[in-house]
Amino acid sequence: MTVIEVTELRKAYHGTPAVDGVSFTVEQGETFGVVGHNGAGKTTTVECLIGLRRPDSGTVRVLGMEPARQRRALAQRVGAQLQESELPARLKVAEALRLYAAFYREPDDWRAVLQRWGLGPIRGKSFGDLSGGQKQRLQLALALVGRPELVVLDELTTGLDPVARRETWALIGGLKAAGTTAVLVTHYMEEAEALCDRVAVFARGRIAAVGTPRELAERTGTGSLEQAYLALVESAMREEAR
Ligand SMILES: Nc1ncnc2c1ncn2[C@@H]1O[C@H](COP(=O)(O)OP(=O)(O)OP(=O)(O)O)[C@@H](O)[C@H]1O
Repeated sequence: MTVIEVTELRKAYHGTPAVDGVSFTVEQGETFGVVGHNGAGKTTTVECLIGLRRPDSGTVRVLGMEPARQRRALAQRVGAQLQESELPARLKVAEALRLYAAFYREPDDWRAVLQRWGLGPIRGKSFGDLSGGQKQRLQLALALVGRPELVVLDELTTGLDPVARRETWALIGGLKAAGTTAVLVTHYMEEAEALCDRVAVFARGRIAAVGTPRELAERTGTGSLEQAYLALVESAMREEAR
C-alpha cells in the first residue's frame, strides 16, 4: 500500500521557489530518508505532508487524505517531530505525555512510552529545564504516543550525544519492525544508511536522485551514501552556476 504520494509539488515563499517540482512515493512499512543541503526544501516538503503548509501546486496524498484540507483527521494517524517545536516551559515531561495521549483515539500507554524512551528519571522535570537532547527525546516520544501509522521526523538526532543517537536508532529500528512507516529528514548520511530503505537527495528544491543507499552509491560510481550525496549535490550546484 502506498502511504505517501507526492506529485509535482511546488511551494514558493515571496515568489522564490523553495520546492520546485518534487515527486515521490513511500510505501507502507518503509523508512524513507530525506537528505539535502541547507535550504534544499526538505522541511517545506515535510510540512506539506502533515498539512502545515498548503502547496502552491501539485498533489500530496497521505494515507489517502489531502493534508492541507484534512489536517485534523490526518493528525490522528500521523506523528510528527519537527525542528524546534516548543512546549510551554512549565509543562512537566509526564504531563506532556499524558496530555498528548489524551488527544488520540487509540494511544499507547503513556507510562510505557515514558519508560521506553528513557524519560522515567526526568518525568517530573519541566520542559523549560530540559537539556537539548532531553527535549528532543521527549518530542520523539510525543510523536509516537498516539501509535501513528506514519511518523515524520525532522532532524531526529541533531544535538544528541553519540550514545543517545545509537539508542534512538535502535528505537526507530523497533518502529520499523512494528510496520510503522517513517519519513526521516537528516543531515547524517551514516544515519540514513543505517535506518533508511530508500533515500531522496534534495538539491535546490528538487529531488536529484532517489533510491536505496546502495543504488545511489552505484549510480554515482562512489563507495558510500555520503560520497553519492556529495556527488549529487555538487552536480546540482554546478548546474545552477551555469
Ligand atoms: N517561512 C518562510 N518564509 C520565507 N522563506 C522560507 C520560509 N521557510 C523556508 N524558506 C526558504 O525556503 C527554502 C527552503 O527551506 P527549507 O526549510 O524547506 O529547507 P531545508 O532543506 O529544510 O533546510 P535546512 O537543512 O537548513 O533545514 C530556503 O531558501 C528557506 O530560506
